[in-house]
Amino acid sequence: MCGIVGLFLKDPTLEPELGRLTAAMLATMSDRGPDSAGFAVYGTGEAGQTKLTVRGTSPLSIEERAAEIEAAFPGAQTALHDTHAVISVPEQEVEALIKWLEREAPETEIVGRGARMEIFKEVGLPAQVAERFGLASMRGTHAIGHTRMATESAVTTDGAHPYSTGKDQCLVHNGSLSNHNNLRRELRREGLKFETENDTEVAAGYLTWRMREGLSLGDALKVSLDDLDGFYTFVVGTENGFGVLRDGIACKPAVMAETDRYVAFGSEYRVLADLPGIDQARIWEPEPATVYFWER
Ligand SMILES: NC(=O)CC[C@H](N)C(=O)O
Repeated sequence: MCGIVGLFLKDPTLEPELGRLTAAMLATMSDRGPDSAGFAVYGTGEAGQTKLTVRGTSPLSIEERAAEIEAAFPGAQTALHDTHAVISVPEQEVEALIKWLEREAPETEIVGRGARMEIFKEVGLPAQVAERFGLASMRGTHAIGHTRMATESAVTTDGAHPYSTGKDQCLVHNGSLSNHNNLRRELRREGLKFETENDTEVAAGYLTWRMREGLSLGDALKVSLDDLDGFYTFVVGTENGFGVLRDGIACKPAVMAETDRYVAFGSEYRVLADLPGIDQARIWEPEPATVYFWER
């Protein structure tokens, strides 16, 4: 199981609606993934600023950390969302902030980093997770969401998707990988760090590593077809793009819709049923072993 939803807007007039539409899509996928849920939203960015999404252990602890960060980094602005804080800092201060978090706030986890991407994830029913973070009122150009029914690792917040694969990049996964233990060992030798026993975290690390070696995201996804064993539908986000890849057998359900206003992805058709103008959309099942990518 596991449910994936994705919405990539072409029409800027829909941007204020992004969170509301995504929250409804995510709630529709509750029965495919009642364990935990998460989403990445690509909202506004400011030139020269980087956003870190930092997860704390409770709303109170992250609020205290946010106040300390604002005191230690006068250029930082923080926005609190339940257990997460989005911290926007001038690019030249990012590395110092990361070191500060490692040293002063070891209980925190950086779940995402980029100019526009914010990532939120927690254990719980998808509608409750969306509500806690205030997804319905978020605006942006695209969003990717996931509802998890754990197969490969415990039901923890670290095991929830999306996983970040690099700046402004994230991955969600429906399926299970059979060679993730070997791959994790190899990637650790290449210097990558993993927090969980989760297979999707390994897929994210694999893509990060391939891109570090110089491949584009599209090419990294293509070669993943040779290196990742098992079943998977991946949906990936980048600062300006949105991609989909299914393994060569493609037994996990997936459906896509495209109109002049958006491209949408759902693990099942019912995710798409309430989108505006869906009756006029081109609807299709993505082909196996084929990389789909949209950019704006
Ligand atoms: N049911 C799924 O698709 C699970 C995805 C992934 N294997 C996980 O455990 O997180």
